[in-house]
Amino acid sequence: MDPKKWIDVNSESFQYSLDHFVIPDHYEDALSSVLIPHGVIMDRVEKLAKLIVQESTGPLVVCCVLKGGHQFFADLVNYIKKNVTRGNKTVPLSLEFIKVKSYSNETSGDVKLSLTDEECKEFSGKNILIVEDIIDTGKTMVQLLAKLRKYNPESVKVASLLIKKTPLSNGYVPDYVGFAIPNAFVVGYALDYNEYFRDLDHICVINDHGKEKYAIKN
Ligand SMILES: O=P(O)(O)OC[C@H]1O[C@H](OP(=O)(O)OP(=O)(O)O)[C@H](O)[C@@H]1O
Ligand code: HPA
Repeated sequence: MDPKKWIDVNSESFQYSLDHFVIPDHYEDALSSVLIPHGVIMDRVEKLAKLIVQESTGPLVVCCVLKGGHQFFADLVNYIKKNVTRGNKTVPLSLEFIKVKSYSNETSGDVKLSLTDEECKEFSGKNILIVEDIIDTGKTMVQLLAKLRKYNPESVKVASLLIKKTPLSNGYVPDYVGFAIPNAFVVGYALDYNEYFRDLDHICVINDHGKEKYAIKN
């Protein structure tokens, strides 16, 4: 996707005070600001769904990258279904789930793909749409795509809700992007820090106290 079409979230204009939104009490002390309110996320997901329907050429296998991608996936699929039933176009969907894990605290280690040969064979000859919550370094997506392409899908596109503007990026850019975000660790809308914060609706920036409170200590 052409970067001109992303919403560029910058730290100066987009850091809303926590006081302006409803934040679960158990997370108040661990967050510094709301970066993207839930309502804005939903409006953007609706637009991405519309673009995906407009640009798709046949049945789609929509593939959720667990765990962080599950909320974006659920909302995106709902909006795609609404677009389809509005009569603009028929895009039959089937749904697949892949589990990938690499992060502990705020750093990534080896990318662990839980994907068997049997599961990969399902993708052969199909149009795949991979749905991910965030492209940070890009390492996870580059490895996942390399594995899927070995099984000769007809096409593979990637929708990521977020892309992080980080010097650690490997340069990978998805086909559909919701928001480009500053180089900060974000949580909420299913994005986690050591499995916490997935139950927070807004996308927020975690603070130093939160990183310490929920850290995995080796
Ligand atoms: O671009 P990268 O630097 O590779 O980071 C992006 C990946 O990191 C997160 O997954 P994580 O390992 O935290 O697993 P999770 O989805 O279960 O939270 C996220 O969901 C992406 O898959
Ligand atoms: O900023 C992030 N937040 C949550 N999970 C992530 N995985 C990579 N980057 C992030």
